[in-house]
Amino acid sequence: MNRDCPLIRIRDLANRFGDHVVHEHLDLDLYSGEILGVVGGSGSGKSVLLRSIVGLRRPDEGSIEVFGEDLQSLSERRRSKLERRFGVLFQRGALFSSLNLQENVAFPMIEHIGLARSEAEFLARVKLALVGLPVNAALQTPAELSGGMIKRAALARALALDPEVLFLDEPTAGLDPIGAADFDQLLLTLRNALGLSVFLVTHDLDTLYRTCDRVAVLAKRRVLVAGRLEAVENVDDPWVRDYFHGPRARAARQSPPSSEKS
Ligand SMILES: Nc1ncnc2c1ncn2[C@@H]1O[C@H](COP(=O)(O)OP(=O)(O)OP(=O)(O)O)[C@@H](O)[C@H]1O
Repeated sequence: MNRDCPLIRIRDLANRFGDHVVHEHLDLDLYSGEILGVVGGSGSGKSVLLRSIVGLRRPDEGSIEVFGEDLQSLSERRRSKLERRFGVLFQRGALFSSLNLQENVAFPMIEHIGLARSEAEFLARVKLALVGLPVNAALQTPAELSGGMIKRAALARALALDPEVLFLDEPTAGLDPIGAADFDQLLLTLRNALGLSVFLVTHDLDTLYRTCDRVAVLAKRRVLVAGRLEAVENVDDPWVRDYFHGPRARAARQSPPSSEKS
């Protein structure tokens, strides 16, 4: 992890929906090469934060600098070019149900970089193999797949444009513990092999302990604390205490760390 200069630097961010204030004075950094886990109670604004960074929501106040550039001050063209350096896996996978997997993964390559269909589908099959899907999955539609396979396919699509930063919104939600552990391992392998930086929204304590270099806790409309797990879990706050010191956290802490964690 390179801590000299953050890849993403968020300062004084505010997000509101009418008079519902979701974020206020929120600061957060994402460093190159790290897996940052973002946790917080339901409705604390994890997804809204992710959407603000990837350009799907314009924040009401504050700045989001990405690769040293302030997102709000960029032209539409420059901004969308920069956003192509992001890969996003949404909570429900968001694959096109009428397309097979290779068409799903090829879609951004055709749409954003103008690759010919045959080239894009060839590369899509490479991405599908990279996330561990069998060759015959390429021609299957999302409805024919298990939940774990859909997550992998959605990950392959997030990797379609060779992003530098990967945003994952609850990638292990709905997976059984073995499927979730496999996904965590895949995430570590890809981060290490491709040099990715990862913004990981999750409720999954096992995933946090297995994969994350740092954790940010969202509470009280801001990032209450961000740091290494050992430091964060000892912060004196009721939510932090309940989350990190309940029986599930104790079990997660005792599970052996992956050999690939940096
Ligand atoms: N488009 C919207 N319009 C109005 N309110 C919204 C909108 N999107 C999000 N919100 C509200 O913002 C708050 C934060 O939502 P968000 O989805 O970011 O929470 P979260 O921390 O990701 O929750 P969860 O863990 O349950 O997924 C919620 O109260 C939600 O109702």
